[in-house]
Amino acid sequence: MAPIPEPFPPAVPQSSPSLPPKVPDTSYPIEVRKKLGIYGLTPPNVENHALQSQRCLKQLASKTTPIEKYIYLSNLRNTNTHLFYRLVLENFTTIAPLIYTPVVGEACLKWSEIYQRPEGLYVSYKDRGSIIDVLRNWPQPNVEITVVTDGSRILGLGDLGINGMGIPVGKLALYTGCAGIRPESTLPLTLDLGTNNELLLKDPLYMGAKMRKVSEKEEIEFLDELMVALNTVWPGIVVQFEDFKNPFPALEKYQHKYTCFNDDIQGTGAVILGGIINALKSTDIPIKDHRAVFMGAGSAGVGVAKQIVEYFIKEGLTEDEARRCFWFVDTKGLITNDRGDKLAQHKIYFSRDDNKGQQFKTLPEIVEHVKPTILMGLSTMRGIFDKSILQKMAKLNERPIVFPLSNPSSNAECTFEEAMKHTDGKAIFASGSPFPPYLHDGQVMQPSQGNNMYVFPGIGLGAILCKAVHITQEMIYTSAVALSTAINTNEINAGRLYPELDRIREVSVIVAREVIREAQQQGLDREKSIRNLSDSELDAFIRSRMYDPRKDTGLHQTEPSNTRSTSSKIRVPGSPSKL
Ligand SMILES: NC(=O)C1=CN([C@@H]2O[C@H](COP(=O)(O)OP(=O)(O)OC[C@H]3O[C@@H](n4cnc5c(N)ncnc54)[C@H](O)[C@@H]3O)[C@@H](O)[C@H]2O)C=CC1
Ligand SMILES: CC(=O)C(=O)O
Ligand SMILES: [Mg+2]
Repeated sequence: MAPIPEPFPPAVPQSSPSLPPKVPDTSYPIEVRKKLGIYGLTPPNVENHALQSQRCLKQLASKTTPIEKYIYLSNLRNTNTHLFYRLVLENFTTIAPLIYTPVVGEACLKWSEIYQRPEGLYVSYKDRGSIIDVLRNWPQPNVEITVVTDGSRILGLGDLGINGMGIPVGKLALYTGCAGIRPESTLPLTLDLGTNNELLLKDPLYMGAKMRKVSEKEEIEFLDELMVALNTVWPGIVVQFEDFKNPFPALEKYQHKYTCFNDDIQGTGAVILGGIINALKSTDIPIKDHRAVFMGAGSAGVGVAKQIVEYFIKEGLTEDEARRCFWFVDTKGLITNDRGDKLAQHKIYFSRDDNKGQQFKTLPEIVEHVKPTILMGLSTMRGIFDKSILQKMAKLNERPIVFPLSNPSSNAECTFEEAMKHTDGKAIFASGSPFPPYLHDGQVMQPSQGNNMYVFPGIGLGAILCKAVHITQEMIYTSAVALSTAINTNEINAGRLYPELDRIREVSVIVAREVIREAQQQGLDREKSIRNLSDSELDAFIRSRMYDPRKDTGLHQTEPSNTRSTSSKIRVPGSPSKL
């Protein structure tokens, strides 16, 4: 008989330090169970993965509400990580909305009610001066990537304080699901810097500090310490900033100093540019004649428009011509130079000077004035693209481009059904959260989902694998172009703007490859050994570094590693395991 292997527990309990190290798994052979000392702790049968998944799907189906499904999946992730990720990979389209938008929105709203375990690391304002000590309490030694939020703008749901933890948890689950970053290399991180949400401040169950949000200056001083501490404990860690109410100062300050990016500004910008490149191909309008109305002038809106400006410039427009293709709307109406209020810094670039003293307050007025070809929603305003606006878009355009991108679904500017109904099926559509297909004129119309999940996993994976010094604007732009090329003919013929979600791992390989190439071009790659690989060799390298829960059953020992370790830590799939 072959020697009994040294098994590794199936789920590295990345967010549950208290879990016993030996998790009974019904797929473990009898000898392994005996060796682990868990024989008898599971029912006797040795099951294959298909059977395990079948049971999970049955249990999932038995939960009647989305939040119950979320809690079920969260428990599974924490008790049998490999099984959870197998389920995610094999049923991505069904499961992504349950662990990410829209259901993660509900989970964040109820976080302090549904709380069962930490899920990630919480660092509080009172920890300043000793943030590093809190980070050192994290039980996983080889963290390569973190998603960090202060909870101040969670999706379109506003300031949720530490209840925002669902977002880092959900985004990092997608890093593993979509890009194969090992679960134990990820750190969900939530900063408790206070909250201005009155309901939470009064809620006895709220688990964050009952204090108002600290000032911008105090926040940035806190972040300064955090960034140093993160890079001391895990040198070169990739940091993704997520759902900060005002994310601009941190991005400006850290992007040339650390390996970091802001997903809402840059990831969203890239994913929407990728979709717009494909959408523009479906209209016969020359780029210079496009007019885009952006409902919502926050981090996402401005991030998206800036990426598109860059594309328009590369397509031959001057910067001024490109910038003038955009009209931004905020709570006060069309953003103009002479509106009479002091514009936030990030709004100035796109403010209009050609309104001849006229101020336009409402969307119908603005649509009438601009006659847009493109309508973008990043406003959090459910239903603001109403019947009359959509009808107007259809009247103005053969193929109106309508992107209601606010999350979760309950905040979408319009639904897919509304867009199809009121434009008579003409709209070129992408939404931030998923919508079901719609039967229009006997034809099943497929919505596209313009969500940053198409790029952030590949950006992070690329940055980790080439050990990027920084994540530059060029790398972000490249990820958008890479995404636009990842779509195949069948998907284009089906009217999609993005690849089907069940191909997300392939997409992440393409995005990661191009991000690595750009880093190499800019001399920002520290991993020189992959410089001379051809594209196909690089793709093979990337794939070989992706955690695959279908092959990795936990019954192997991961190699020890230290800093920037994905490459050394991940077992090459197909290589002999210790089993
Ligand atoms: N599809 C995707 O991948 C992404 C979607 N988003 C979504 O975009 C939305 C906005 O996110 P951020 O820009 O980061 O938030 P933000 O808070 O920075 O900006 C929101 C903007 O909407 C405007 N706004 C709010 N109410 C309005 C009203 N009644 N009329 C006109 N404008 C109004 C505000 O003035 C502000 O300019 C959120 O719902 C978020 O979930 C954000 C990132 C990625
Ligand atoms: C998707 C995302 O990042 C957001 O809605 O904020
Ligand atoms: Mg976000």
